[in-house]
Amino acid sequence: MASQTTAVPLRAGILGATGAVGQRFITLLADHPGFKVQRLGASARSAGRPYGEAVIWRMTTPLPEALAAQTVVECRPEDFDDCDVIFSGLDASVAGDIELAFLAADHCIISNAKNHRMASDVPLVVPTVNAEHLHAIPAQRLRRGLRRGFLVTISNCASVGVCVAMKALEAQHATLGRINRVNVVTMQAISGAGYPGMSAMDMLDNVVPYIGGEEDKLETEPVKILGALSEPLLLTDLVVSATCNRVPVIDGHMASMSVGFARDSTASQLDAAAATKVAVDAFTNYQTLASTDALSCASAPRPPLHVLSSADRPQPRLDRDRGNGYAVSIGRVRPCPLLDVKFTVLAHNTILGAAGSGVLNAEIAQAMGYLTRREACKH
Ligand SMILES: NC(=O)C1=CN([C@@H]2O[C@H](COP(=O)(O)OP(=O)(O)OC[C@H]3O[C@@H](n4cnc5c(N)ncnc54)[C@H](OP(=O)(O)O)[C@@H]3O)[C@@H](O)[C@H]2O)C=CC1
Ligand SMILES: N[C@@H](CC(=O)OP(=O)(O)O)C(=O)O
Repeated sequence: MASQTTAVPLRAGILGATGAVGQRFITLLADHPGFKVQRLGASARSAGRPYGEAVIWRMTTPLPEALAAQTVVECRPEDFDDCDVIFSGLDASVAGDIELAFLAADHCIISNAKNHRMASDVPLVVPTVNAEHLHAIPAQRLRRGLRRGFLVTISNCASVGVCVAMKALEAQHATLGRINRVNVVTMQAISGAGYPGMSAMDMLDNVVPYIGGEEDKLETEPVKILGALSEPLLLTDLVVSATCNRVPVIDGHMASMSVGFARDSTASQLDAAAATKVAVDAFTNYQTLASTDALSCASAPRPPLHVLSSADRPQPRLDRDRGNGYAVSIGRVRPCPLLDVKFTVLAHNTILGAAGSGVLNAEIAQAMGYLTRREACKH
């Protein structure tokens, strides 16, 4: 496998560059050794204006000067012909059609939007969970008549931490049994709703027990992410019950999870304390392809999962930036009287939950040989 860092960085286009996810892409790519921001796309409202004027910059690091001066373009494939990879942070109301137009023009697209996540030939990849699903790219190219392009999607931001935890437990399935039931209650940050998102009057001194469409995604996406790679991508027998809440936190989605293992497995032989100990070991020892030296991905978190022993952790403000926002934190691992084991998980929703997964997926796709310079692909 090739190293992801090339002498000449790959040129990146960002669709939805003015949004919460688009801004995060810009910060993550600012000093990236393997990618350079080439083109910034947004709606007709922003197009034609310098990015620094079109955007309401909400990142805590300064907007790079060269990008502030760059003119925003509309999201048309022909305006991105000099880009090797396209990162999409488009609003879901327009992402579906725009991304298909880019795919038809043989672009390599990595999307945060929900529109194509469940299509059978589209990999839905949490890079620290199921990077091997990127090997579905050749079948997708064949099916869609693409030469170098592909469409890869990133999961819902609340699903990432949940999936990392489940994948770690699955690594111990010979002892614990297969996960077959999960109850998850999320506490999701305000930035998940984009900028400006919900009003301060709605969010301060409050918790909102509803996020439109979120519970459906949390109940379906992990089933695909944890499924086996095949054509089409196979689903597992997992059942997830989700309840989603919006809480007054800026960044960092937290989730309380209870997990049950298949009754006919060896897990039923373990008492609750023993199963909990195996779960802690599984979390502590979790390794992922992206974090191995074999791929040498610049953004891969090492370790990908932090197990916190303090009784009051993880907390969004204190723990969301672990691994530069690419690592997941888990704490309060304990027996569950209803299912088997319960715990609390935290992931940064706009880094591992969105733009960061986009960047890391691109690094992995490049290391696997699926993402190359546009002119390097001989037709
Ligand atoms: N925020 C998060 O934590 C996560 C978000 N996502 C997903 O990522 C995507 C972006 O989310 P987020 O950044 O929060 O959203 P924002 O609302 O903050 O940004 C949306 C972006 O889409 C652009 N846009 C809107 N309409 C058009 C159009 N007709 N043509 C071209 N561009 C358009 C906007 O440009 P303009 O400024 O010109 O209007 C803006 O750049 C969404 O699909 C979201 O569901 C996924 C995971 C997590
Ligand atoms: N709905 C998520 C963010 C998001 O946009 O997710 P998705 O891309 O799955 O629609 C949140 O509010 O936190």
